[in-house]
Amino acid sequence: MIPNVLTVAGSDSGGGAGIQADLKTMLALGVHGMSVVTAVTAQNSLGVQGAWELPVEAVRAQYRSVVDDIGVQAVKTGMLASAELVEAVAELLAGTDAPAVVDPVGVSKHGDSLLAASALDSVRTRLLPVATVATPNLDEVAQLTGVRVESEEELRRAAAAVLAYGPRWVLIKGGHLPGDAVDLLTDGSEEHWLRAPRHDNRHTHGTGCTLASAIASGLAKGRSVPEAVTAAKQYVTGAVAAGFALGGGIGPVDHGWRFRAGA
Ligand SMILES: Nc1ncnc2c1ncn2[C@@H]1O[C@H](COP(=O)(O)OP(=O)(O)O)[C@@H](O)[C@H]1O
Ligand SMILES: Cc1ncc(COP(=O)(O)O)c(N)n1
Repeated sequence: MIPNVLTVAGSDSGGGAGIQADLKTMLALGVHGMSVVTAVTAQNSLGVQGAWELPVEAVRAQYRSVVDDIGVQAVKTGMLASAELVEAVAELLAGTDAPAVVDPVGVSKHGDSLLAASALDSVRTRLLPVATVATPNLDEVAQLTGVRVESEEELRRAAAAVLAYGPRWVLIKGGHLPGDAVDLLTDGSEEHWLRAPRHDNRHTHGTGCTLASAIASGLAKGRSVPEAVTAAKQYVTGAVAAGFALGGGIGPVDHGWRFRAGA
């Protein structure tokens, strides 16, 4: 049986991040991908030119359509735009018997805001507590907890600050630090350091979405959180290495790198 994975996220018209990255990742990793669109962005390699959120009833209806008939073995969340959508999605996740990977998307690579400042408190108190794994990057850690990470050793402090909000596991992504691309996965008792060589490639649009969807795909296949995160890190590292130029700015990671490598 092919496991079903649902992404609840925003659309990226440029195809590199958001729903589009999530569904490509799911195809590449052999699961059936499904989507609940929360917002539509007009976006390309240069930035986000516009964003429109969907009404909360439209988000709830999409979710119910998928979960009530088809069923899900894992859910991933990305751009949720507003406090109202964050709270509605948190409530839907709480009523779903499947692991949830929460990527608390705050700001795009170009610095465009994808989450209202007024939604941060709902992310802390409603969304993070229902996450099986939360995957903030360093900017999101700073926004949510006030902890600023400038070195690998400080990843531990960041992880503790996010875990205090109640996710079972946290993966702090150190992709924005200099040196190796090091992430820290912990549940407060076990620690797993995931280290990969930094690829000197500016075409990294979609890294966070791709990693979170790959984790959800692994969980849907029945892997443990550390196994799913380890496999997801290998997949995103290959996708960054194969990232390619598109448009005049930051191109996407290559979701199909394993097909192209013939592996
Ligand atoms: N240049 C790079 N080379 C290799 N891995 C990278 C690079 N940039 C980011 N990563 C990895 O990609 C994943 C996503 O991290 P990050 O870019 O920090 O997230 P986000 O897209 O949410 O900002 C992490 O596993 C990170 O270590
Ligand atoms: C609709 C949407 N969702 C998420 C991101 C973040 O992208 P990244 O994975 O590069 O942090 C984005 N740029 N657009």
